[in-house]
Amino acid sequence: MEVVIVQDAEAGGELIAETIANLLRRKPDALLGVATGSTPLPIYQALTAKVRSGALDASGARIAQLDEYVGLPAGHPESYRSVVLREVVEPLGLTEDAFMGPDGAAEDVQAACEAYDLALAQAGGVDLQLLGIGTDGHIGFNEPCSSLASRTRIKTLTRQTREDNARFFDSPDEVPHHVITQGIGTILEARHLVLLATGEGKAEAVAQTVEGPVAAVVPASALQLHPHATVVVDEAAASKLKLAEYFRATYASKPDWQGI
Ligand SMILES: N[C@@H]1[C@@H](O)[C@H](O)[C@@H](COP(=O)(O)O)O[C@@H]1O
Repeated sequence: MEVVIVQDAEAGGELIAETIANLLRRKPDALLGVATGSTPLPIYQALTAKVRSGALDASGARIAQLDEYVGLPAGHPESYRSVVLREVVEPLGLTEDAFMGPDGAAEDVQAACEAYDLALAQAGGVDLQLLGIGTDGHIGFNEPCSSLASRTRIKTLTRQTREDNARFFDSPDEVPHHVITQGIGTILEARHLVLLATGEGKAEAVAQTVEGPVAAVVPASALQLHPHATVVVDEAAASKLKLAEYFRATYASKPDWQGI
């Protein structure tokens, strides 16, 4: 696992956007797994700026969703499908044809989950999966004690996660209790995992993810099992890392061309 400490969220967004841009220059039809929440927005803004300035042609990119609420009415502005279309697909000048996600309104949720895992595999697998992290260490919506081998499936949100996400809804009661999420085993199949965490509220979860044992109670710690995982954190989110100085020195000594 590589840990990169950046000054702030904007610098993290720029670094990861450049990584994605380099991937798309090598592989124009790369499949990008995208996360929702507030944290990745600087990545999408930086990537959009590159496309609009002509520095990047993202017209061949394909976008895959990480997770979804169950039970929101079709077209709800806070369904993750709506969020990804609004924050990623449209700004990059892509159409819905370039987008894939699980069906949160399916009658048979389990079948929809299995269909999504199959669709990801048939699309050639995710090239780069962006991840945020919940305050409880979740990735996607894999709450604590999710199996590290889990596949895409339905999960029940913890009270903490529903409270954390209530800011996106008119009332806390509107936050769904159930979600579909790529499983941890599914996420680990992506070729490169890039987790961005910013702000002091994520410092404890980051410390446990990076320096704690691999444990289902901290789902993000599963990144330690992946051969190419990068954790990008701002100074605030890095504030509880015992090895921060080592991570800084390691990254500073890395040749530019290596990227993340
Ligand atoms: N399912 C999403 C996660 O993918 C995201 O990482 C997390 C953190 O969100 P934020 O970046 O807003 O803190 O929120 C939700 O639970």
